[in-house]
Amino acid sequence: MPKERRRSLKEALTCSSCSSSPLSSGKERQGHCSSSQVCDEWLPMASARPVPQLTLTAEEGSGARELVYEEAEALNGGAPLRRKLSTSSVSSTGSSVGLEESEDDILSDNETKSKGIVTLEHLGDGGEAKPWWTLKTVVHWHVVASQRKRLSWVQLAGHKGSFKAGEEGTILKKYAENEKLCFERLSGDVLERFVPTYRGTVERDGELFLQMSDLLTNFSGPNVMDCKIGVRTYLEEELVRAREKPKLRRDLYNKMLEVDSEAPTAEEHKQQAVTKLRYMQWRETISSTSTLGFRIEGIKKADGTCRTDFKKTHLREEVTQVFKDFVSGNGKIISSYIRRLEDIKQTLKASDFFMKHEVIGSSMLFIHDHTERAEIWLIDFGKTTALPDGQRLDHDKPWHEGNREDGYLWGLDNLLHTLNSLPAQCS
Ligand SMILES: Nc1ncnc2c1ncn2[C@@H]1O[C@H](COP(=O)(O)OP(=O)(O)OP(=O)(O)O)[C@@H](O)[C@H]1O
Ligand SMILES: O=P(O)(O)O[C@@H]1[C@H](O)[C@H](O)[C@@H](OP(=O)(O)O)[C@H](OP(=O)(O)O)[C@H]1O
Repeated sequence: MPKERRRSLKEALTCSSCSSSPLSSGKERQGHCSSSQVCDEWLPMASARPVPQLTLTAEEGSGARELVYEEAEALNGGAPLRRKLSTSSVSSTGSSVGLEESEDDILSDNETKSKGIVTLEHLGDGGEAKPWWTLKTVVHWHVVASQRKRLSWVQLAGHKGSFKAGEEGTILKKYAENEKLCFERLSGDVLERFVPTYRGTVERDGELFLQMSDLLTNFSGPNVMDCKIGVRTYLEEELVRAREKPKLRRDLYNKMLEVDSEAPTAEEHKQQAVTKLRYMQWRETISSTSTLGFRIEGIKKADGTCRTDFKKTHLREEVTQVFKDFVSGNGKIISSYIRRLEDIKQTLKASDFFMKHEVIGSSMLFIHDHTERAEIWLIDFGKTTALPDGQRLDHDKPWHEGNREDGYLWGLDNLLHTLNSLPAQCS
């Protein structure tokens, strides 16, 4: 999501007076679990009760104190604690002020992308004043017994610190005007049943968030896959901006090098930086975005493994193999996903919202668990933009600058094709 769309209340209040280094990172991305590895932070979604043993890290210089579980519950408004919380979230929050200060400038090469299992900070409710340590501190607990359902959380894409724990069954995503408008417009649209339930905006600790349902809540040890849909990942307006005011970014050059040291041109090597547009277009061509109209961003499996190393997964056969592994060859889950995708496709075609929006950078979140429950949800509307009055999109026509086509339905058809090719292989 572009930074200018992420303006938080805090930023709105502070950015006019703050100063930033042109080399400071625009966003941090969170990575507990990189590439392909076992996420030992993932805890089974079994019914469980936290041990009354919580370490509370106090503000620097203030000394630490320990909280018992009941105290922590009390801080949680008496509600049962349900998430593991971590200091990493605090630092994420701390980074938010700098989010949009230097988006397209040359940035540092901080790792800022989320790569799997995250622990969400549970923020104060913004209402009554809380003791200093409730606002600044973080709680850790361990799950041992089986009385209370506890959910961990998975963030397979997006920016570090974008999400916080919300009320029971909800998450908070950093406020973005554009995404809020989309949720509002989706209200009453036929597509509404495929998107997280939107609960409005909330302010926490001076920051504004969108509150929405946590799609993982009703699953037990979910397998999760994020697929970014569409043939293009940047808005036409970004294209125009990049042409008019090209800006170089060192962090994207470094990300490029990590994947392929020969990808940058001689000129780019010399300046050790690339424009965001160049990076995004390159990403599209090395992944399956250009060829299939969707790409796999990340997968977290119930066995605790997560992978976000799909940048170069672009051949149909490679993508199919990843899907096959994701569903562990389970024909029933594949059939459920196919039915759900067909349903989504028919609904998209009937949707007024879909017809009138350029849908860029949006994902489908695939979720299933050992009960063979399988769902697909539409998420991330940060770059979904209303068309001028009277304009309509087909979503399956080739894109050329000006027509704003996004290839969403083409990507969906390719997804269906991929899933339909599985049962035979999986039998
Ligand atoms: N409502 C939800 N319920 C459960 N998980 C979610 C939900 N929304 C997002 N996620 C998780 O968070 C990840 C990132 O979400 P999203 O794409 O909305 O973030 P973002 O910061 O806008 O990403 P980007 O920067 O790529 O646009 C998803 O891959 C998914 O794992
Ligand atoms: O997946 P990658 O290779 O890590 O690349 C990122 C990805 O394309 C994001 O979609 C994009 O954010 P937006 O969708 O918000 O533009 C981000 O731009 P950013 O670095 O400006 O946040 C890129 O760095």
